[in-house]
Amino acid sequence: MSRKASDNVEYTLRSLSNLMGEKRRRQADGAAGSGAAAGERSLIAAESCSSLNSAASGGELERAARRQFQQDETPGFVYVVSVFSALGGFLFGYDTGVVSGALLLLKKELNLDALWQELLVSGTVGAAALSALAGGVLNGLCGRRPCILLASGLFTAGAGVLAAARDKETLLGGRVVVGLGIGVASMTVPVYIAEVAPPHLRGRLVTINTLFITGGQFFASVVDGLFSYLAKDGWRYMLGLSAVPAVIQFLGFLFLPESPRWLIQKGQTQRARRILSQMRGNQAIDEEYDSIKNNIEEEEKEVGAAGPVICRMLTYPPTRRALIVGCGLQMFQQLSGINTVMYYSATILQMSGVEDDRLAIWLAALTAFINFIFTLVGVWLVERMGRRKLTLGSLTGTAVALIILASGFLLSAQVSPRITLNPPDPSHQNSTCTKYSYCNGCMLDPDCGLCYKLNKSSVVESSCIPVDKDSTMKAAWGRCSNETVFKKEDLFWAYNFCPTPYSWTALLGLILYLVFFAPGMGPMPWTVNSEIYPLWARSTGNACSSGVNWVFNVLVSLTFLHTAEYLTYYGAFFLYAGFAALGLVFIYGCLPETKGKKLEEIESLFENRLCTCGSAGAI
Ligand SMILES: O[C@H]1[C@H](O)[C@@H](O)[C@H](O)[C@@H](O)[C@H]1O
Repeated sequence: MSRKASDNVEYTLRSLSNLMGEKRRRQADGAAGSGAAAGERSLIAAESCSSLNSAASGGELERAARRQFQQDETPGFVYVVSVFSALGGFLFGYDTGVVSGALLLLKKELNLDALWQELLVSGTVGAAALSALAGGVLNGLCGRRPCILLASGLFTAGAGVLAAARDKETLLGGRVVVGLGIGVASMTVPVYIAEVAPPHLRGRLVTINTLFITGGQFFASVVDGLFSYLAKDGWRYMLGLSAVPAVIQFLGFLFLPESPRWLIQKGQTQRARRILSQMRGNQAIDEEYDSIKNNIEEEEKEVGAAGPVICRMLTYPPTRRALIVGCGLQMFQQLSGINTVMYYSATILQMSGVEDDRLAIWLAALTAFINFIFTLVGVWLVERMGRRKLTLGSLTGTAVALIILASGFLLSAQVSPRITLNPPDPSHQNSTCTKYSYCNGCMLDPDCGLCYKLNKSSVVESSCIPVDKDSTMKAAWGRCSNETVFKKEDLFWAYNFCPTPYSWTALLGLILYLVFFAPGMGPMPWTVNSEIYPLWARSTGNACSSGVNWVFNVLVSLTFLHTAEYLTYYGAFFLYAGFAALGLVFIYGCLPETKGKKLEEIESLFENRLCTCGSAGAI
């Protein structure tokens, strides 16, 4: 029998014996009171197993299993709870994505220089890194629900401040508040969903959170596109709109329950039982409840409860290994360059011949859409393929796509057109742009762009000119400085790229990158982290790994331009491909398969030496 089929039968048998046990238990409870019920329960379990054995001989087992499966429906409540929590993911995606479009308008209206633009982007990500770390302590002390309420409160407050801001300092304050919300949400939501979900749906439900992140990024790009037509105050709507989902989440969570696992840990067992049965509908909860409770007691005996959690995690080998795997996954997610690729998608698209700037904005929305749709593929695949195969397949494809993307830039650099015209600078400011003889040098200089004409498909009459300070879509002076004029005269302006016949290679690389990254490397680091730590270490483990994600997010985005200057664009993308290859080796060796396992069983996967745990997974 295949492993999958035997897993199914095992699950079916377990649920079947649960259901029979629960029914008889209820009868026994009614007849003999609760003291006798415990003894009765074990008798019944034995009885139901033997009746199952005899049923197995005929086709009865299958019929019974089918009947049981029909009744074993996961109650809609689990989905409602998961979707309300995943609004945190939506806000994470929306608030990190919307800022690029808002900045286009803001920098004109508030005269923002490069430093302030950088502050408004990185302020949020930096605040997210800090609050993800602090979120661990809050989660442990106050529970998941207050943390989600806090995050939605911060999102709402931040959106209000941003929409009403009158100066750049207030804007920065608003962006930091939003960042604090993002950090708390990014570490709490996956943990909360993993703790309420039944084992066979956990991967799928946690992955929905990443689907909401990429959905938020896509929605943000559409909002950016729409409000970019509203030059005055358009940014207020872009930044303020996130208050709507934030308020919905806040109101929803006033009525939604705390994680039953956290409640059991805090000794609030009655409440935990009630919530667990609400989440499991008609299924028996005794087995799950007992296993959570026993697990907590055993862990306390084994690891003790003294000293800071992070120290206990580092000195106890299984949690130390889990932490290395969790943080490694998050680090390699960011080192594969997802945010750079998304951010530079407009440039890559322009390289491939998209000349119109508005069109480029909408095509960037298309990029975000591909990221979103292929995350949906991940939601579909995660319980079929398992986390390990999905992550390995995804990262292999990502590495190959990065090589294609880099080759696109390399080919463009190698056949880089010659600069044939050197018009005198009317501003007499002697920019560096005039010193380049090939487009490649001009492209790598952030202050310059190429103005050219096309004769059939070859570049003619090309000049390297300083870029306009307000818009990278035109030159500071000369033939390409007035967009309507240069379009009428069949002139073209290339900023950040060189027009060559090989530009489509980069476009192909971009599309392949998203198709491979989005189903696996995008969501799996979040999903796996939500499941690999035992309860006592879960908040801290997720806080650390989310912190690593945000720190590497800032590092990669901040260093991209410098990396491109030193290594050129293709060098930067080859570097990311190298990181992706390293990530492959790490994941191949160290990531065990967690699919279908109860959260309480996962710790045992990390009992062997690190990087032998990968062999526990099936590949
Ligand atoms: O999992 C998410 C997702 O892949 C997003 O598209 C990306 O922007 C985030 O950095 C990442 O953590």
